[in-house]
Amino acid sequence: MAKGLRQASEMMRKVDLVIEARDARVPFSAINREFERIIGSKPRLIVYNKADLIHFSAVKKITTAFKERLNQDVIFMSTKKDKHIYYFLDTIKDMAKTQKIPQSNLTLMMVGMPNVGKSSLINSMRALGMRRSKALKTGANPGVTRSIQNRVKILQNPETYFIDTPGGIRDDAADPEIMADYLLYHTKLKLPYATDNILDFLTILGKRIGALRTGGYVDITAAASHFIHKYREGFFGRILLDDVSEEGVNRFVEEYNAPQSLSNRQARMAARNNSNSI
Ligand SMILES: Nc1nc2c(ncn2[C@@H]2O[C@H](COP(=O)(O)OP(=O)(O)OP(=O)(O)O)[C@@H](O)[C@H]2O)c(=O)[nH]1
Repeated sequence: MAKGLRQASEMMRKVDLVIEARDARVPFSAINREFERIIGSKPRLIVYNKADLIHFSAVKKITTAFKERLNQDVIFMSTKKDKHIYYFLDTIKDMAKTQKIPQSNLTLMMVGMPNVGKSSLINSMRALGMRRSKALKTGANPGVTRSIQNRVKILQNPETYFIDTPGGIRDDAADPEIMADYLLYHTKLKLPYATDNILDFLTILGKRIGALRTGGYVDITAAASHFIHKYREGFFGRILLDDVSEEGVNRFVEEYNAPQSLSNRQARMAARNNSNSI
């Protein structure tokens, strides 16, 4: 993660407009404030992808919360819908005009957590913008967008390029069983067997999918990874994991506006500055 963020930060100088991609199913809890620090004062467009996996009524609530409470414009889309991609391309063109970005050689950068659909977004934009085929590999497993890729042209007029970046947390950063427990709790899945105990659930699931170790023991981690994978693919249908009620929005805004704790690097720099000034 740190390496990806550092690379993104170094490339920021060459970038005219940053697209911050987020997952519509976790509109509040998956915001990575580190991206904001890196983006700084560059023009930014926040896009919530996978909007097809939440209900439209939630889209309105979230958009209103961001506009009215944080004065931020966010757009929702799905890479599976061509009309969303066209709208997105138009929004980029409009932003370039209003931000007075030179209209030739427009350079965009996409940042976002793993698996939010960054590569899919770029591929769809390129496919429709240039009427060309796939440029970047996509996948249901996070981490496919691993290294800084070459520029990808997505529009001829104005000539527009994307620099694709990593900047995500690998899956192994989070314990699959803890993630699965969180998902099971929030998704309130209607399970064919009565349990809300994560271990019972994963044991039954592991047996069903044949995730067994020698001796016939269920591989709980493999079962948890399978469950998370299915969730990412949208297998459980439309699921919003954050609370977007009035109280939920209030809590989110309060946390968002609270002073940010320093990153390790910033803390080291602050300590060094303090010791220099003594
Ligand atoms: N339902 C749905 N799935 C999507 C959408 N966009 C992308 N996906 C799926 O999400 C998964 C991840 O997409 P990628 O484009 O590889 O995501 P990424 O952000 O580039 O992933 P990393 O390489 O991990 O950084 C794939 O299985 C896509 O098919 C969308 O709008 N709706």
